[in-house]
Amino acid sequence: MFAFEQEDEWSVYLNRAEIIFKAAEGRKGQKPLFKPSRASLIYSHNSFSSQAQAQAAGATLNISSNIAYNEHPPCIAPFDTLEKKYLEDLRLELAHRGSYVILRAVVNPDRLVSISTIAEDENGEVETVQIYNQDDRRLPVSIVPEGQVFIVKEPFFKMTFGGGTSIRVDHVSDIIFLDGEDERVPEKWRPRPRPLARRPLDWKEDGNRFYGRKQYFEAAQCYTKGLELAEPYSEIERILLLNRAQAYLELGYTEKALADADKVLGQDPLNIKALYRSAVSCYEDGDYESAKARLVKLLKECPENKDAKDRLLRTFRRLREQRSGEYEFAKMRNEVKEWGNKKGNLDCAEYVGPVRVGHAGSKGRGLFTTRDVKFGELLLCSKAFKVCHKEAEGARFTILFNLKTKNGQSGTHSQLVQELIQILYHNPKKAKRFYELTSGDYERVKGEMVDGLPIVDSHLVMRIMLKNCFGCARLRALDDPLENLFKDPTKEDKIIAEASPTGRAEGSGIWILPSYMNHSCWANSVRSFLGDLLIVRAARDIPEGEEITTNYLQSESRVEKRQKLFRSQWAFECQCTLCEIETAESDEVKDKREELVEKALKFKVYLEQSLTKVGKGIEPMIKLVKAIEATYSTPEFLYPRVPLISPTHILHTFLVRKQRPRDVLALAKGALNGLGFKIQLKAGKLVIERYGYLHFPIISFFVHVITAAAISGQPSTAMLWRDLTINVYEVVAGERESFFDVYGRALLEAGVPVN
Ligand SMILES: C[S@@+](CC[C@H](N)C(=O)[O-])C[C@H]1O[C@@H](n2cnc3c(N)ncnc32)[C@H](O)[C@@H]1O
Repeated sequence: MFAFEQEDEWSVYLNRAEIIFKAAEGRKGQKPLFKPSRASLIYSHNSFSSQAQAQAAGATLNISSNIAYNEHPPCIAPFDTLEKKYLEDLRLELAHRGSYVILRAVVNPDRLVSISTIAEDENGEVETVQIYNQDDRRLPVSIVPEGQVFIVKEPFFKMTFGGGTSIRVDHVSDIIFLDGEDERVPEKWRPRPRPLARRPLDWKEDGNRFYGRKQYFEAAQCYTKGLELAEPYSEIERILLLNRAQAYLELGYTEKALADADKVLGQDPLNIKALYRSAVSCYEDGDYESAKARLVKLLKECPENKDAKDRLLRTFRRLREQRSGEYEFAKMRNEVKEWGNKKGNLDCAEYVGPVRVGHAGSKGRGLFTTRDVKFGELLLCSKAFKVCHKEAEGARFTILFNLKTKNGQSGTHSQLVQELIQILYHNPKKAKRFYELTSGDYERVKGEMVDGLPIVDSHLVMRIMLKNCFGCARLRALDDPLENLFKDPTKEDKIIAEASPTGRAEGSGIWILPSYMNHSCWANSVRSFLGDLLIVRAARDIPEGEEITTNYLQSESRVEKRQKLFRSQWAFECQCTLCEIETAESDEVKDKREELVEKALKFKVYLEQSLTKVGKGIEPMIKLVKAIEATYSTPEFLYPRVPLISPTHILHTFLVRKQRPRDVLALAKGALNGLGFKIQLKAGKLVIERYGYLHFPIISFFVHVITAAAISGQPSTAMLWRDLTINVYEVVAGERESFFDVYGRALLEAGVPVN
């Protein structure tokens, strides 16, 4: 990983990386020309450690070198079948199939994206080792302290960005950390004097000490050691299993926790702690029926157990959410607000509405409705398989760049890959749902387990992540577009916009069922986020059996640009109505439109400056918007005028600020028509007769109509639009409860009641 402060460092970095990777390709299979001495390697490791820490602390943005430039699959061969090699046998840019090296760390490690250390082999040769994708919650020194012996299976030896060499361990299943007692540790590295023999009880006490200090990995490791020595079916075995189950729960290893608790229940079916811990494991995995059964059993034995009663109550609520899709959104939203910059997950269930996965022809699988669905209906409320919010403390915000495809992804993606790998490694049953997601043309290795442990292919995880992840914010509805319009992009924003297909800096996550939705530029559903929930609602009436689509990009740019991104990022060509009609338009029309839109967007600066003066620049802006409209020859209900969204938004915001409500009223209604909406007054209510193009910024068009009607003395019109807007808001924000939170101030100022 490389951190940078200046924008131009970005291209310098990429050019340099490209040169180095090309040079490395040319040296494939060769021995390194130069090997630094042990002393100089250790010296530069130690000085880099302090530099890296300083740099990481001061950096605004990081480029992750988790670059898929050389994908080598993980080792699937059992350890017994591998042949021992030494450092001098390694050749550049190769994964040494059928071999392993055994090494000992000679320094304490440091960490940027990977954990980096210097290790020696039995001949005293030394090499840098970069260990990727270990759990971020652990201190590197607790994973590979000086003196730690470890095996790297099928080591991948490579040139580094700095021009040196290193063994790069991408796959967690390729590294085995050995303790001193392991018979694979060479005799000369065995601890002397030998440690005193220990009893299971000693390990239990050590484990409890670690647990008390919240060092759950270390605690679980101690309990495991104790269990290796404990008599089967003994009391100490039971205690160690129960303690380890609790440590696993803290770590999120729910499957392992359940296995330990169930083992105790196998010997002692009414063990209270085992029943409770197994129920919590089931609850955390969303298996609320099993959680309920276990808690009911527990409460029969122990009716006054408060924890069990509370948990059972929560379980009933989850079961209701799961069945009905009824959530306490206002409460949940407040909870998310209170997270501040802490990590968090909402305590709620997943709702799967009237949807199913089915075949979508050449698009692969897709999501379909199982019955007729009305505008605004909740289709899905999906819990994240894993999400990394950029708002959370410790978020690693990077640009992930693939030098082969020249694709960039800005956000928390590299952190997401690393955290996914840990989940997959420790929860193999849960992992199955993730592995069912598409990975494009990536060739998967055969085999799920080796030496009793799951095989996790980091490159596969990266590919699945890139194809299926959603960019997200914790509370989209807080980003009031009216408020944010005149904020200048920061330097970071500009770099991100240049490097990333969406042009946005975002958190990212994986949601399993929503991943089956295919793209349409004019989608029939809208997705939104609340904490770790992804909410999908119908953006129009959808008949039974129709495919549910989502807009991957929500881009206002022209068809050729969108298609380029679809090809490079997701390997498809979009054939939606919008793309078809726009492709058929002449280049001349599209060039003209693009030019006018660019002009209008630049006008923002001028308008902003003239805000303090008497509303000058406004007439030319109105003319520009009209000129963009005039480039269309197809009716708006066939072809919504998406490139008009931002210019219109700017114009309206300006008009609102200039107190020209009548203009806004007429223009905003016209803009909604331009996006394909047909809104009619029927029996004293406004109804949407035709659904147009819908996503979050469009809400401000509706809000402009409300405020403009109120300011120009039409309170009943304002109220009608207010009620309609709340319904539309629910679709784009996922819930209606926050509407007044976001727009209340603007409405009150215009004199619109907000209850
Ligand atoms: C997130 S997945 C969607 C589910 C996927 N169809 C599957 O079978 O698992 C994204 C992939 O779906 C396909 N896809 C999505 N939208 C498409 C579209 N409009 N046309 C063709 N293929 C599409 C592309 O292969 C893309 O890489």
